[in-house]
Amino acid sequence: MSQTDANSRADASSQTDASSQTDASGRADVDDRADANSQTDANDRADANSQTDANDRADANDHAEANDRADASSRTDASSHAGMSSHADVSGRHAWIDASAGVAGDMLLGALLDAGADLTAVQAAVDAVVPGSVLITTGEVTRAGLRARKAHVRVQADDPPHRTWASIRTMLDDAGLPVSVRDQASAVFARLAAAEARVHGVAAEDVHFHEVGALDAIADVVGVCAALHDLGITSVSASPVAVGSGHTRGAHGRLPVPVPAVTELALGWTVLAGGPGELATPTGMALIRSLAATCEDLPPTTLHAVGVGAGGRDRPDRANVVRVLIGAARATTTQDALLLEANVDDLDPRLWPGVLTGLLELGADDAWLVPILMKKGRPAHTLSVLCAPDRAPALRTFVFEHTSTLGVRESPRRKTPLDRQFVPVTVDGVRVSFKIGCHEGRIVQVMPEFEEVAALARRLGRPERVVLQEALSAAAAAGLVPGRRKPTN
Ligand SMILES: O=C([S-])c1cc(C(=O)S)c[n+]([C@@H]2O[C@H](COP(=O)(O)O)[C@@H](O)[C@H]2O)c1
Ligand code: NI
Repeated sequence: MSQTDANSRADASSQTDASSQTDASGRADVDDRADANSQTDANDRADANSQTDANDRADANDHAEANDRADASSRTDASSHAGMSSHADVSGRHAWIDASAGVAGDMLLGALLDAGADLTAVQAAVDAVVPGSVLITTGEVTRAGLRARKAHVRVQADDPPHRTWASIRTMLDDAGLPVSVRDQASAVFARLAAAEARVHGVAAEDVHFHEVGALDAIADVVGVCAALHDLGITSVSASPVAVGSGHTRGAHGRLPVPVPAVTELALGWTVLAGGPGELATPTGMALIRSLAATCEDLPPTTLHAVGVGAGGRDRPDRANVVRVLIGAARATTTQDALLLEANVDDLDPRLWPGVLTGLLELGADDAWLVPILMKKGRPAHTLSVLCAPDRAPALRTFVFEHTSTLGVRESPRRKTPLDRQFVPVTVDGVRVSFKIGCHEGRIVQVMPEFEEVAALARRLGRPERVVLQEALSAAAAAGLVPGRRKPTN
């Protein structure tokens, strides 16, 4: 959701006026709201569908700009695979996110759309999850004199329900999204839910995403993941994040900035205040933490594209933008990793599948069980979790909370992930995502996402084994063959 005040968050159903401290979602409203109102760019007000809400209109008077080129998104369903477009078959690329002025979900979405992600594909992905509920449009604005793209996320539903993390996960699972988009979006929400759970002292499954806030957040998160997919981004890193300072006011009363959910999400990342106000929102921080593998300055790269996404507020002293710099895919590198392990002999076996799924959703690179024979001849399991070092604290906590172990041991490891990318191939008229692994510029692995093959087999009423073979043949016919050069732009 937006980093800005309730004005840009308030949906069409909001009855609150500009002085209200809480919007229709019951969510927070920053203290420097009044300042934001007077400075919000008129472009926030304009969109091609005349869906401007009253708040956005109220502060437009002095700031109208001729250069608003808002482009309405179409609601066309791009394909049977939501969120895919012709950009998807480009070779892997690395995206570096500059969050040195802060980050919010809609800012990152604006930056990716500005870098060339297809708005129709993004809208199709969001529609697949929450049909007819959110309309995304964009328009050009200026922030401290810099041109930027503002993503407007307009909630259309009159009476959206409260949603738990579990219900959002089910919606993502059922949406027919490309597997990478579904998995990334799910991982972002898992992180958000885990952070809110820790802040409020409740179980992650009990965290509620409130009404409008949930729809906004779904659109931001799914939109960002679909945009990355559309741009062919295969790896992400990000700068240190400016989180802001001061206080904000909302559903939890007066909260210190950075707000508690942001501090929870930021654990293990480099942050700085960077200026007054709520510069990083929970959704923005969760996106950075789930998508970006490393906190770093811009890595050496040949730049392909740059996108600038606007926040709602325009401050004269600091451009309120997120930038995304897209460059060539990274060469294969060896990375630090940790292996967390525990031997468990007394967990109800029906709980294990949920444990493994939960660990993966929380950011583990892999999680598995090995049957062992323990002391006193007891049949048991070793739970192994491979992860990036910064994910270890949350994963350790998850293991303690979801299994019966009394301890977790860990050992440092090194791992070499292949440079990978997703390439769509048409099989029986349906696009299936293939995961392609490349080494030293050549394809070494070609495999369709099995769940998509299984779905196609169900749809065609044919055995999975046959459709899998057909999919591999289609990939080979499309030139995706081990030994060939990796796909290029
Ligand atoms: O609604 C809840 S539970 C909530 C919790 C917190 C905590 O830090 S805890 C913060 N907020 C505020 O909501 C808005 C919207 O955030 P998005 O990430 O959805 O954009 C923001 O001002 C948060 O500080 C809400
Ligand atoms: Ni909260």
